[in-house]
Amino acid sequence: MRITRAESLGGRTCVHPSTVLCVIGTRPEAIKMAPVVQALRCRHGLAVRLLLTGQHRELLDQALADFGLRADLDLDLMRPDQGLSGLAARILDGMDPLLERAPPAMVLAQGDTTTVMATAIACFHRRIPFGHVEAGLRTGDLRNPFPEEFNRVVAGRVATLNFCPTEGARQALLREGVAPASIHVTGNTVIDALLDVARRAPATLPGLPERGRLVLLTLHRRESFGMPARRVLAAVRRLLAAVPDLHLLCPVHPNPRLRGLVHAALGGHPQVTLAEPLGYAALVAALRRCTLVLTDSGGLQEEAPALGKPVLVLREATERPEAVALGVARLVGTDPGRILAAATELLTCPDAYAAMARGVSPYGDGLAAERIATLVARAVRPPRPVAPAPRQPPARVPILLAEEALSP
Ligand SMILES: CC(=O)N[C@@H]1[C@@H](OP(=O)(O)OP(=O)(O)OC[C@H]2O[C@@H](n3ccc(=O)[nH]c3=O)[C@H](O)[C@@H]2O)O[C@H](CO)[C@@H](O)[C@@H]1O
Repeated sequence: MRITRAESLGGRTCVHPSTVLCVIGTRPEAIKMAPVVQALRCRHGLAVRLLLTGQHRELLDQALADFGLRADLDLDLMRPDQGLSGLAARILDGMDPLLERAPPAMVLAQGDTTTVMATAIACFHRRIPFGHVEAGLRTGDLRNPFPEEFNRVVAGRVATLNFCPTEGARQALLREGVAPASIHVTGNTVIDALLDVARRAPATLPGLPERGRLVLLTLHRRESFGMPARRVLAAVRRLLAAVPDLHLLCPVHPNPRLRGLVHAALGGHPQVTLAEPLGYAALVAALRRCTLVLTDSGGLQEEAPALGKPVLVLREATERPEAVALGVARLVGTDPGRILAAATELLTCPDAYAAMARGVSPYGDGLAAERIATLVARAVRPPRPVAPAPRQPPARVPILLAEEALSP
């Protein structure tokens, strides 16, 4: 265990009664939890602690640095070739003594990783309120995506507060019998992170052609390992041959099961830049610069539409149907013919492109973290009963005009 700032979450006797413990294990959790941690830290009277499981080490550290977040405690649990059960067991084992010694008023975790599932169970065992950020995403197939669908079902069942990004996610929880009072539609905190970072993202990216069309490709999901990734990469090579002025940027995920495949298929290609994983500001700059996104990532399905970039989703199912329904994302799977046809259409037909590049986001307005912080503060510090006020003449309620609300 790496102790980074505090010696523990607090001794049994001195723990702050309004401590909120935020738990993070991977890069996307750091990106999506950063706005929540920042919003909670601005609330008076809350003590906010950050606990890392270290499920994915390198990418997690990079993302934390991007948002200036420092952990209070780091379980540092990543092992080479780690299995899901071993990881879950280590998280439960590592977290339980912390929760026993200094029970926080609430624990928050984001998304659908093993970190989230194990954190929810650890809280359940210790009867500590658990809040789930990005609750209610479902494909409806417990084994796809694996293991994430299972992880989020567990988290949603245990949570006393479920923060849903969309109304569709709320409905999914209601269908599963989750208590309606626990569910709140807040938007997705990734839009908060994106808008914040877009303001300070670099305008250009070194090493890329300054002009011309750019495709951003990311691949990292377990479902993509092996043949699906080979098929995607074959489609990409055909696309580059069909559109000679096209350049491709692919930040290569460190997982060796994908890295070798990507380098074998695209390494040395004159139209391709293979990069190390990008810091978040560079990733946002790449998103702004690109024409089209090809990805199996969850987060990029949310970010790209918000910046007006069409996304072709390299998966057979998505838990984010809203962007597909709005027509700003398309589910193309991993069939090379389908990927090639969809990408070529977008790159050769301006009307088809304009129909997808609308710059509308079904995932939020950038205020999700503020809403979550308000709900958490209310749950952790319930409002004190107010003594009846002395009788006074009725006050005039000021009317806020729309222009006033919108003015800076
Ligand atoms: C099944 C599923 O969909 N599960 C998701 C999974 O996350 P994911 O699929 O979105 O994971 P990645 O693709 O690894 O990360 C994406 C983030 O990383 C940024 N990025 C990317 C490349 C790069 O070079 N530099 C970067 O900065 C990128 O912009 C984006 O924000 O877990 C999350 C947490 O629980 C869940 O929320 C989420 O449902």
